[in-house]
This record gives sequence, C-alpha cells and structure tokens, in this order.
Amino acid sequence: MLSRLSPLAQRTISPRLLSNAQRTLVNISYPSPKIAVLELDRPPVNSLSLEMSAKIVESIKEIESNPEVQAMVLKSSNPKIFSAGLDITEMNRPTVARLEDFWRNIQTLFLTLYSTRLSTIASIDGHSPAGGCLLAMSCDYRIMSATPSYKIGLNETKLGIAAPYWLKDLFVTTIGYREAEVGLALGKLYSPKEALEIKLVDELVDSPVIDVALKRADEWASIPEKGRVASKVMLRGAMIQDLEEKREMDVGWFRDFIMEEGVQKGIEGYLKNLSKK
Ligand SMILES: CCCCCCCCCCCC/C=C/CC(=O)SCCNC(=O)CCNC(=O)[C@H](O)C(C)(C)COP(=O)(O)OP(=O)(O)OC[C@H]1O[C@@H](n2cnc3c(N)ncnc32)[C@H](O)[C@@H]1OP(=O)(O)O
Repeated sequence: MLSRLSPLAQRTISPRLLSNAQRTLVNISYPSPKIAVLELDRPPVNSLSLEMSAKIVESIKEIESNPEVQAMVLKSSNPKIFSAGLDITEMNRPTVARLEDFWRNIQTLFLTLYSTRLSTIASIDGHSPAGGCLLAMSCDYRIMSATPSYKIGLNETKLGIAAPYWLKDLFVTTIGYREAEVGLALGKLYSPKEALEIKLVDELVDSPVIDVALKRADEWASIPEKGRVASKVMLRGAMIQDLEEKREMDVGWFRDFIMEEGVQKGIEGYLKNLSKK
C-alpha cells in the first residue's frame, strides 16, 4: 500500500511506478463550474476491469450530484489510447461469480453513462476498440483525433465472441443497420476518417482533442437542462428500459457464452498474441 511507504518515498515515487491497486483509476477535474472532466487512468490501456467500471460509475454519480454541473468530458490519461475495451483477463478462465459480477458492472456502466442527465462529450485521443467504442457511443457527442493510425469500432468477432444485444442496438442506433451489420460481422476497426464518414464520430480534429471537447462541452452546457434532458430521455429511454428488464437474462447469456470451452480457447489465444506483439 502506498500509505505504508515513508513520506519521502511517497513524494518522490514516479506515478508510472504506481500499480493499478494504488491508483484512483479515474481523475475528476472542473475546468469551470458547469463542466467536469472525467479522465480514465488505468495503465497500460484503460481496459475495463470490474473495479474500473465501478469507479467510473461512482465518479459519474459524484459529478451528477452537483446540480451546477451540466456537461462532462470523458478523456484518457494515455496519449494514444482512449480505452482498449473490456479487460480481457476478466473473461479468461474466470470464476462464475466474478464473471457475473463483472458483467453486471459493465451493464451498470453503460446504463449510467448512456442515461446521465449530464451532456457527455467523448474526447477520443487514441485507439478505441470494442468496450472503448461502447464508452464513446454512450456519450452524446464524439470528437476524435484525426491521427490516421488510430482505430475505433467493435472487433468482438475477431476474438471469437459477439457483442451483447444491447451493444449491437447501440451500434445500429449510432451508424445505421447495414453499416452495423457489416461492421459487426467483420469485427471492423475504422480509421478516424472512416468513422466520421459513417457518423461513428461527430468531428475530427488535428489540434489537441481536449481543447475542442471543452469548447463543445461549453456549448452543450449552455442549453437549458429540462428540455435537453427530456429530449435525451425520449431518444434513449426505450433502450435503457429494455436492458433494465433483461439484465439477468443478459448476465446468463454472457456467462454461458464466455464459459464455453471453445470461447475460452479463443480468448486465451487472443491474449497470448496481444502480449507477444
Ligand atoms: C442468444 C445468444 C446470445 C449470445 C450472447 C453473447 C454475449 C457475449 C457477450 C460477450 C461480450 C464481449 C464484449 C467484449 C467487448 C470488449 O471490449 S472485448 C476487448 C476487446 N479489446 C481489444 O481487442 C483491444 C486489444 N488491445 C489492442 O488492440 C491494443 O492493446 C491497443 C491497440 C489498444 C494498444 O496497443 P499498444 O499500445 O501496442 O499496447 P499493447 O502492447 O497491445 O498492450 C499493452 C498491454 O496491455 C494488454 N492489453 C491490451 N488490451 C487489453 C485488454 N482489452 N484487456 C486486457 N489487457 C489488454 C496487452 O496484453 C499488453 O500486456 P503486456 O504488457 O504484454 O502484459
């Protein structure tokens, strides 16, 4: 524990050496009274473990609890990765209890971010595959760096798994049925330019993404809250209610799918290739 180190060591230890157990996982700041910035900070790739998802949810609730705050920018502390999506190690030979708990936390993360009264702006300055794309699509507005090497999309089929039905619905809602059908089947990761073309992101920028994200947050924060939130509920309410009603069924699908031996072998192989790179 960090608290067991001497005060000198605590002051001089490099943040890079902190283990994730010692990190806060997310950082919250308030550049102005109406705007919060929620920064994902789980090295090396901001993958979504059970604890990380729970922490993001807790942070959104903390931000929401201040009635003055109207908009939230979601960004990453990593200069080239927004989020690598679900922590794949959570799905690799898990216990059933942990796996089910992990999935309930992922559902809660989606439901909380997608339904928050806050206007949410994703500042995507880096790769954003799978669960990273889920985070971005759950926001109200997406701004991505134009850096051509970055990728965003739902690549689940490449791991031998499928996106859950509600993530498929979110994808269809965002980019339309046909594009989603092809993108999901091929596990397609889009360049920023392609992502803009299919409206997976709303804007590309060459300048620091966060500068533009803060400007957009200012614009969204200036809209009167009541009407803005009522519109959001009208557009998003049905999907939220649907998952609320099917949560335990979805946990069962996820558990049964992930625990299959063939799926486990696929996940194992994918993880080996990732760390061999
Ligand atoms: C009726 C029937 C219904 C059926 C229902 C089925 C329901 C099933 C539901 C299943 C749902 C599953 C949903 C999944 C969504 C996901 O999010 S899955 C995760 C997908 N993510 C990825 O594939 C990303 C993988 N990572 C990368 O591509 C790269 O890491 C990167 C481009 C993000 C960054 O590249 P780079 O900077 O070169 O870093 P690396 O060297 O690759 O990685 C550093 C380090 O991190 C580890 N790592 C990377 N990603 C993850 C991850 N997602 N989880 C855990 N760990 C990760 C990587 O292994 C490296 O580790 P080492 O340093 O080698 O130890």
